[in-house]
Amino acid sequence: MTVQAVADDHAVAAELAAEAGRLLLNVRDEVGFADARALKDTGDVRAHEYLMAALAERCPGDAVLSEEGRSAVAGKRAVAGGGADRAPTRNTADAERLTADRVWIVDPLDGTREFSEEGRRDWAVHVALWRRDGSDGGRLVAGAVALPAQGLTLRTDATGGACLVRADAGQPAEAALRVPSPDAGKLRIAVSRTRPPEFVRRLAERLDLDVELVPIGSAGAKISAVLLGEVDAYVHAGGQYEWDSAAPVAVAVAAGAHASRVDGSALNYNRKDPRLPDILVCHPTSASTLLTGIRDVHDALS
Ligand SMILES: Nc1ncnc2c1ncn2[C@@H]1O[C@H](COP(=O)(O)O)[C@@H](OP(=O)(O)O)[C@H]1O
Ligand SMILES: [Mg+2]
Repeated sequence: MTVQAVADDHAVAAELAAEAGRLLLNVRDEVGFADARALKDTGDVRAHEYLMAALAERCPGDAVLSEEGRSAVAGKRAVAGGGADRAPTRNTADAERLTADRVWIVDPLDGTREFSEEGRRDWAVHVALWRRDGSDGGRLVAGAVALPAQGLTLRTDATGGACLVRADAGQPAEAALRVPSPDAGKLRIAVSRTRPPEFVRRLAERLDLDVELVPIGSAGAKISAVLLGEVDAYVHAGGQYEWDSAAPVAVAVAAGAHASRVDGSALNYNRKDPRLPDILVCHPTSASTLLTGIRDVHDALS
């Protein structure tokens, strides 16, 4: 049996991501850019606390896995700038999350570094819903990525597709979102600004295409750039977690994109170990070229 998200789950993901995004814009105004550490911590913790409270109210009984709700984080950091000297709300305990039917996987602030840099627009809020789909696994069924500084939210919808919400001109306007195909002979590949994997440079040299590497912060902003046609692919390896990709992958798949590990295997979520260190997102017509190129680079290095 395949379990779908109900219509409301898509709306909840989009509303919560957009609202956390508005809150983060206010945090930037309130804290300013002079102390980057204070701005990052305040943003991380305020967005996390908002999402935990909103999910508890809107979806009581659902489990939550948030970047900021890990015990290592929740145990050590007081609520930055909020006046309350207490640790952030913790995630659902692993034993409960791993047997739950519904798990929200959220990154309250993806691209924390870029959030703390004045003028940068490449940071995001991620809200995804994973649902159990049989006894031994499940899948992402809804997701939203807010790009608050760009006035955009990319989200799944109840038809099984994706849409783009523009909130910059009064009432939000929605349009269908489909991943565009790349121009013939060219490929723009988004990479991390601060941790671009070395093998992507080798991949660029090896492909028989005019390749441009485009540094962008935040996994959500990079995958959104693929869906918006600003780049053609996102390739990453060397480390990442489920919350960094769950919501953008939910939207990307609904928008017709290819999303997998760099060896072509499936991206699986709600695992005991939330590490999900590598990812490829692109138009389906580029997938085999990129997967073959990545394999060749890997073989040449080993
Ligand atoms: N090697 C690595 N190990 C762990 N996390 C990584 C990583 N490279 C990127 N990430 C995470 O992936 C997100 C996007 O990174 P980047 O902008 O460099 O592409 C960031 O999330 P956060 O900003 O939520 O911490 C970052 O922490
Ligand atoms: Mg992240």
